Amino acid sequence: MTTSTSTPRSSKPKVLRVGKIDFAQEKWAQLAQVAEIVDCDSPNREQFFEDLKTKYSDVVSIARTFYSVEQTGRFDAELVSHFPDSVRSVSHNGAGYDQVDVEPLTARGIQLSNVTVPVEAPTADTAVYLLLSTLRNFQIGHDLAVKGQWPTAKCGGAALGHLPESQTVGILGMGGIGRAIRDRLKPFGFKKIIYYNRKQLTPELEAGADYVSYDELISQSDIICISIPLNANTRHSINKEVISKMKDGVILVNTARGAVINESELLQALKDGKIGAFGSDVFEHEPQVPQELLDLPNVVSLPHMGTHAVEAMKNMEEFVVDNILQFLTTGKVKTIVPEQYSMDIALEPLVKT
Ligand SMILES: NC(=O)c1ccc[n+]([C@@H]2O[C@H](COP(=O)([O-])OP(=O)(O)OC[C@H]3O[C@@H](n4cnc5c(N)ncnc54)[C@H](O)[C@@H]3O)[C@@H](O)[C@H]2O)c1
Repeated sequence: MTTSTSTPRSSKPKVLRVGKIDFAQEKWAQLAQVAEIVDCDSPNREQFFEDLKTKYSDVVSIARTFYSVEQTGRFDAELVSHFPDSVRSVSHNGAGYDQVDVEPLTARGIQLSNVTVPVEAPTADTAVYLLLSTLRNFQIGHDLAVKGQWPTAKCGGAALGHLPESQTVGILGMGGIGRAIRDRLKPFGFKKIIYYNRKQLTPELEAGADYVSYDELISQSDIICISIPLNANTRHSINKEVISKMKDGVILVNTARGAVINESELLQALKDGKIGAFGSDVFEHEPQVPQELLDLPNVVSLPHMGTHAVEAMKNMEEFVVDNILQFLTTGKVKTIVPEQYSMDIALEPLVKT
């Protein structure tokens, strides 16, 4: 009789980690007590497809980061078709999951989770910064000061801005971030805060913002804050035709995704003066952004810094692990994406608590 000296295969469910972890090492160590963590070292998409057949052939959950798209490409139908049958959940580290196609996952009964609460405050702070800067021409003043052209009447300063008391703010997309924007704007004393959402919220969730139709929001707002997800329905939904219905001199603030706006038509409207100012954290083809757009004095731009803070990054990374832990222990991820709310999920927990 021979005795085997080889290490026994782990009986723990396997979790594939795609992309780098910077802050949540402790939380991942907690997950490692109940799951085997496999780091994705596939250098490119083609090799990833190969590795899914071999060394990742029995993973049950996949965690992915926003920047891992540079390694594997989008999680689209082609990529999902290479998943082994063992995959039951994908946890994306971000609120916006436009890098992942939901439909092919749903077709295979694979749950998709995103990051919700941890992004709301930091992204809403970013929207408020962009809004105040565009409303008061702060960046124009800053740029003049840096150039040594202190903005007095004598040397020609920034045009006068406006105060909140005269301004109606329209929030397009009243989800977690939209509501956090509203909460931050209320103390400033805006004339009115209106919103449009796929569904009207309950009065408790509306918390003083008035629900209006899409057309009303577009035509009545002095400032429009965009906080809707990017998907096939919303791509280029802010276009020439919609812009033409906005107030002359309207301010647009975008912390959602660049491609919600048709960027070339936006540029033209900014040059024509139809749009008074644009404050944006996101651009259609980022990191490629037309220099002409960035150079306009009435454009305040940030290179996608909505959650660019140590605490936000840590909270987001930990939230991904929470989703995986909940999936393993209950059979259901913690924050399934809205498209899958009605998906039939009847999975046995893979880990006993
Ligand atoms: N700039 C950043 O760093 C950053 C950070 C986090 C999120 N985001 C972006 O912000 C978006 C919103 O995030 P969230 O956490 O508020 O998401 P959320 O799902 O909580 O809210 C989105 C809201 O938009 C509504 N909606 C969807 N489609 C709509 C449509 N066509 N018209 C009107 N309303 C519509 C939904 O009903 C929902 O209430 C994300 O999808 C993401 O792309 C950007």
